[in-house]
Amino acid sequence: MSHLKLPPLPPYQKQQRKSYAGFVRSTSVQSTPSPTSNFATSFQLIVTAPTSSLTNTNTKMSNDQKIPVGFVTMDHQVAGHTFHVGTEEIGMLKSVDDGSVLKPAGSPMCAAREIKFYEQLLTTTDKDILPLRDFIAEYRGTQTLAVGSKAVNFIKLRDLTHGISEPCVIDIKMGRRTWDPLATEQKREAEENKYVGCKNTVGFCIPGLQTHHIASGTYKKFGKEYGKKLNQNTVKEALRLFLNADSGLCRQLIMQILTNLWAIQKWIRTQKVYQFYSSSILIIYDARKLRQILEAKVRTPTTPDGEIRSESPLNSLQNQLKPNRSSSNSLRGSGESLNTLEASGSPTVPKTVYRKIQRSHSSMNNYEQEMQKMKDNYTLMLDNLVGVYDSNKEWVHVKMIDFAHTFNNNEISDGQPTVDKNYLDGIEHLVEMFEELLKQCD
Ligand SMILES: Nc1ncnc2c1ncn2[C@@H]1O[C@H](COP(=O)(O)OP(=O)(O)OP(=O)(O)O)[C@@H](O)[C@H]1O
Ligand SMILES: O=P(O)(O)O[C@@H]1[C@H](O)[C@H](O)[C@@H](OP(=O)(O)O)[C@H](OP(=O)(O)O)[C@H]1O
Repeated sequence: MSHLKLPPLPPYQKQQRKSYAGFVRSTSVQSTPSPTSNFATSFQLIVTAPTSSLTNTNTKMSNDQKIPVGFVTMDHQVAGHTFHVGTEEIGMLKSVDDGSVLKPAGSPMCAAREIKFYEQLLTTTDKDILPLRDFIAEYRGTQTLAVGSKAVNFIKLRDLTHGISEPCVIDIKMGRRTWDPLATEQKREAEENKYVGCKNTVGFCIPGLQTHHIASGTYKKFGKEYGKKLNQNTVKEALRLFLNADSGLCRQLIMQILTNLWAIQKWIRTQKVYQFYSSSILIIYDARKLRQILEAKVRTPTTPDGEIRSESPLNSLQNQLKPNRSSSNSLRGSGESLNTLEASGSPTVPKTVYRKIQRSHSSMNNYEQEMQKMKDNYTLMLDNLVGVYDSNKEWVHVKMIDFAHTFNNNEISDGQPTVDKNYLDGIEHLVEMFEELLKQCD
């Protein structure tokens, strides 16, 4: 598990994180613990692995990570809290068979607040709140798992990376102010001193992002240290990085992101029910689909002898290395014919890609990278052939996440409720930046 939040903890945080072990579990979406209730008593322990006590569950854990069978660590988490089990630092988990993520519930206060938020949203009939349901990842209740020797409480949500082949993920924390009304002076000060270059100028910050970099075929991850150095100019570069702009800005992608952001922005402009402190917008898209779109965009008709003319990022490699006709029927030298694939007229068949795999290692300087690109191109070709990306498949998600510090206005103010100007300022800037990027699309 990558260290998303590294120790040592400041004194005021220590107690909160220790409390992980004190939780036991809720399983039902009906239970609605109040923020002031003794949270632990509202949970019942249910151990997923069939063991009689928590202390012996290690034998039922998969690998050495002490994670119960049926769950794995969430590879595509880019920010957020972790908890410790022995020397292991563990963050979100993923359920292997139902497309859910399990977010460690956090301190009792935060957990209760976040659960209350989700459960209120499930049952509300308030027309001012209802639109919010479309802006969040589906809430699937809570669950306690025995992780190592600890009972850890989780909030279960739809996994927004589920079904996405090459997830690009960005966590954008909204608002200049990221501390809530109950924050201690220390907490307030700590929050005020981080991500300042971004928060104080554009009203949001980026605690983490990952991109599946199309040009190199590798994942690139940027954590909070990267985010903390960003300012109002460099943050735009971070968005470009996330969007794989070096392979071409994609109007379709940016439009999908903007459509979602506009909807959230419109609602935030008028809603007076909530104050969302330290809440994020999570944007996820599939780089594999993006590659397909970019490739289709630059594709030109083939020459009479079947060569592809265009200079797309994907086939520039092919053009550099002219096909060796004598080996063109062989895939990975196995004798498996690709003639049928070529004959099918699929516009994105990377004709020379499979041939190049036969080149000798010693002749390649950047062999690994090019191998990866070839694999990617091959996958893309197969996707096209089997129609993996039909027009209905969702490949972009934009959702509001993290409601651990979300307050109902009536809980924190005696006066007239107001719009959440803190969040609004952030989303207005964010929308502007994506609109600028849209203008840059050709
Ligand atoms: N529904 C989801 N599907 C997929 N990934 C998710 C989902 N919700 C959260 N994540 C991942 O987990 C990360 C952390 O989520 P979240 O902000 O809710 O956690 P947190 O521990 O409350 O964070 P913080 O440090 O801001 O308090 C996100 O950046 C994202 O990578
Ligand atoms: O990015 P960093 O440097 O890791 O800083 C963390 C970040 O600000 C989190 O949003 C915050 O959680 P909350 O949003 O829940 O406050 C956490 O506070 P915490 O350690 O007090 O939980 C900070 O440590």
